[in-house]
Amino acid sequence: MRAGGPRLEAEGLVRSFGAATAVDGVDFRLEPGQVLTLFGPNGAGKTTLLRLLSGSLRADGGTLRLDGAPLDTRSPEWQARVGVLSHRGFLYAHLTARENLRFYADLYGIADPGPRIEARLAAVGLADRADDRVREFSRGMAQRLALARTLLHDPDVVLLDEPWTGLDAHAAAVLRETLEALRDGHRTVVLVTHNLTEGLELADRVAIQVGGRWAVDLPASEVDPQAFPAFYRQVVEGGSP
Ligand SMILES: Nc1ncnc2c1ncn2[C@@H]1O[C@H](COP(=O)(O)OP(=O)(O)OP(=O)(O)O)[C@@H](O)[C@H]1O
Repeated sequence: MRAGGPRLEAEGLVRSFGAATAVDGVDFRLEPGQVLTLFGPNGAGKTTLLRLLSGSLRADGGTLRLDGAPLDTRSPEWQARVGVLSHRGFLYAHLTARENLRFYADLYGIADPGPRIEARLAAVGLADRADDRVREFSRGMAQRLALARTLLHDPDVVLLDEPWTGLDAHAAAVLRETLEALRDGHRTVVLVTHNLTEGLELADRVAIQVGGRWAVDLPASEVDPQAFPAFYRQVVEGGSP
């Protein structure tokens, strides 16, 4: 892994579904090792933007660059570097927790994955459920396993879409510790969340997407946490920040 993590840049990203433009000309520059938290109302196009970054969706226009070079999000090199936690989970219901991680370890070509799998299961508090099938899991347990899967191959770009979904207080605390551990300066992270407090605390940069566009893009150091909920509401309701 390169010291400092990758620099990720977007210019004029656009993606429409029929007549609706979900992502409408997004530009950003995410410095190596930064955590960007992206807020925005339902339907603002945040998930669509993450999907453009992860490669699960193609942009209609615009460019992405990784460390200054054009980024092909479909390339195996990118897929090996990016970890994605999304609503979909990407888990196999008929496999056990351990078998799921084993499957992904094989997919990523991880040598001798056993110890890493056990460590990830323990880190998300699923060591004692490792042999249970995912179809028997609660939503929160599946979310924990999805987090373990996301980080299994030690990605240096991490994309997280509403990672708190379905988590109880203990699991939320585990998630927070996990996300804090990702702030090691070697990873570049995009976190999409509706959780203003947690999202702000973890961020180096803060953006607010409204109607497919970035209405706000600020260093987190310039955001007053006390004033942020009112500021956010004003931005979303269309007032000038
Ligand atoms: N696969 C799709 N087909 C058609 N329309 C889509 C598709 N994915 C997203 N959209 C539309 O694009 C817009 C943005 O959706 P998106 O899921 O990106 O928003 P979001 O900001 O992540 O919302 P939320 O906070 O509710 O998760 C919405 O109008 C949605 O209906």
